[in-house]
Amino acid sequence: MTSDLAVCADDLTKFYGPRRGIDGLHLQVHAGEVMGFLGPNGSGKTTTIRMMLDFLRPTRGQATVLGQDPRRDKARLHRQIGYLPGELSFPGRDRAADLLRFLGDARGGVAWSQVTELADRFEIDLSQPLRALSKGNRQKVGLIQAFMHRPALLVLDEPTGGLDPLMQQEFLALVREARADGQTVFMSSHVLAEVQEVADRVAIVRAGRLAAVERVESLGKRAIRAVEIHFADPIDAEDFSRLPGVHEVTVSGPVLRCTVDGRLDPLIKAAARHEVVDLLAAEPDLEETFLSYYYHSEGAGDASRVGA
Ligand SMILES: Nc1ncnc2c1ncn2[C@@H]1O[C@H](COP(=O)(O)OP(=O)(O)OP(=O)(O)O)[C@@H](O)[C@H]1O
Repeated sequence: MTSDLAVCADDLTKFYGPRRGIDGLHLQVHAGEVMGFLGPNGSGKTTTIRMMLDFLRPTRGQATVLGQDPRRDKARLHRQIGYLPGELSFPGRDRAADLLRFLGDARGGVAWSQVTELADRFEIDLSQPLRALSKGNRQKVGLIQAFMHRPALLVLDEPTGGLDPLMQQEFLALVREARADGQTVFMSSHVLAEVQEVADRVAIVRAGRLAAVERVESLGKRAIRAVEIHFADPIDAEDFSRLPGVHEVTVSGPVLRCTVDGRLDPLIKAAARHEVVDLLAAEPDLEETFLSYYYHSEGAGDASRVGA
């Protein structure tokens, strides 16, 4: 563990009896980066996060967070972290403001102006009783308490749940500012689009295993794109259906339609054996690429897909 790592998961594993939560997770989050932790429901994101904070003990392996073992001085570590749980449950204090004052005092060093500034940005009235808050407003209070002490590390489990699009943008702006201030952000989500806007890298988990770690921009390079080629004469689908990375080939007369996963080169070389009239290649669809990590090559941990 070196000091430029905010989080280091080493073979981090949790089984709930025979049920797999997360299995053999090796993951490093660099200090100062925004990492999106993506995966479908039940893929192990919350389990991982709860072990990072020592709310759950690993079956095997360990996590090092801000250079510390979370099992050691948990209270000290938690003061350096802003944590938004996936399921928010507030203790029975009266108003949102009371809860935030209580948490601010417990952590120390929280300027009340910082709280009110966040409340203004999220357009929430903190004098409301906690029990009367809507889901979105509860989420805002959760986000305010995570950000208010400007922690070195923000660990956010599904941070945009319940927020309307305008507030989601406000949240993303806060994440950008946090990174500009040198804070590290680790945020889970099952939606690529929101993470893609702010993350430096994404880690994708599926069925309790790490499927890929990618820089957001290289996700684009591997992306799936739709291609349409118009030839001068009718062509045979057989000439194209077995090319590497080429899928969903359909031919109608002289027009070929397919999707290409990764490099276009094999398709272009095969097409060049015929007279090409026109070629249309759609912009890579990151969402589709992301879903392919979810649903393709089931089974193994897909070590071949694990990148930097
Ligand atoms: N307390 C528990 N007891 C038994 N199984 C559990 C428990 N908590 C989680 N699991 C199982 O572990 C797996 C991973 O769950 P986890 O909540 O970590 O996933 P997740 O990616 O956070 O999902 P979501 O997006 O739905 O919150 C799931 O199969 C889940 O059913």
